Amino acid sequence: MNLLHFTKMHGLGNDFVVIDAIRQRFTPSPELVRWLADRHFGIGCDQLLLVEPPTRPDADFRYRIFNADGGEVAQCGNGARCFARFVVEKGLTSKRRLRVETASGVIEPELREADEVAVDMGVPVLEPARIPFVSDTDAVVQTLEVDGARVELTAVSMGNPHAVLVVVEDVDRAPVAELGAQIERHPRFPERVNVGFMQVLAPDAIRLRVFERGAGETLACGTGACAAVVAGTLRGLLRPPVTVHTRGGRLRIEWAGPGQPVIMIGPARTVFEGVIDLDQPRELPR
Ligand SMILES: N[C@H](CCC[C@H](N)C(=O)O)C(=O)O
Repeated sequence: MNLLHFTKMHGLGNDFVVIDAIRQRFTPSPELVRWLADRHFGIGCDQLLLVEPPTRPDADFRYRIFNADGGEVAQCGNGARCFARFVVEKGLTSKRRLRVETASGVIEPELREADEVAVDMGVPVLEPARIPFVSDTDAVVQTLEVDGARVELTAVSMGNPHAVLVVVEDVDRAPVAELGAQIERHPRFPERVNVGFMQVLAPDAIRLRVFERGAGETLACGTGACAAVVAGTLRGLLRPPVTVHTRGGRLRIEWAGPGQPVIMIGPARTVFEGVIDLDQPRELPR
């Protein structure tokens, strides 16, 4: 038996398997992550989060993120809130405000009262080459040819790439599964992309659905909420702070404008603890 201890958590229904890779050895591989993330043959989650010791002196922990498709990515907002709650609940730190190293830089989560966590998610990146997004302009509104149709979007990176579309009708009727999948793999996004569908309710309120890179539509996307508020503000549609209504609940996003960090505030919940034998046969859907 090779038992792995894990904690199942979620941020607004965006769910995670969280692994303490400080006090137990865990070596991720795309195949192992896909199996653990599988909702029928494994544990099931949108993303798998690793807690590791920092590799840089100015950070308390290293935070690694893997999508359900097995790919490692550089940022996850809902996961950052769960990460912070996890390390405090597990006694890995006595701090309430942390510096957490990710592949896209250091973020700063802070535990607040009840289950609320605030996270400084860093400064959004708008230059196409750094998103990355293939474009010969850095215009806020870009046009993408998708299956013969022209789609308008705003490209933003929160350490991970986002394409934000404004939908004028009820976002519940937006073609998230079909159009989201087409844009996710569009050649102008060489590292693929998370696709947000934003319905503006008021300058301080939106509804948002996100087709996530490597996971499909999730009930909420923290970096997607940050990217949507940045895009809506740059387009003159929003005035932060903004309440972001997702299918899993509400996030509050604060942003003082270009060059300033985006602050994301929302819940983080622990659902259950578990143990899984890594030596068992690892089956996956055919
Ligand atoms: N699918 C994302 C990672 C998870 C982001 C999301 N779960 C969040 O809360 O930010 C990507 O491939 O960049």
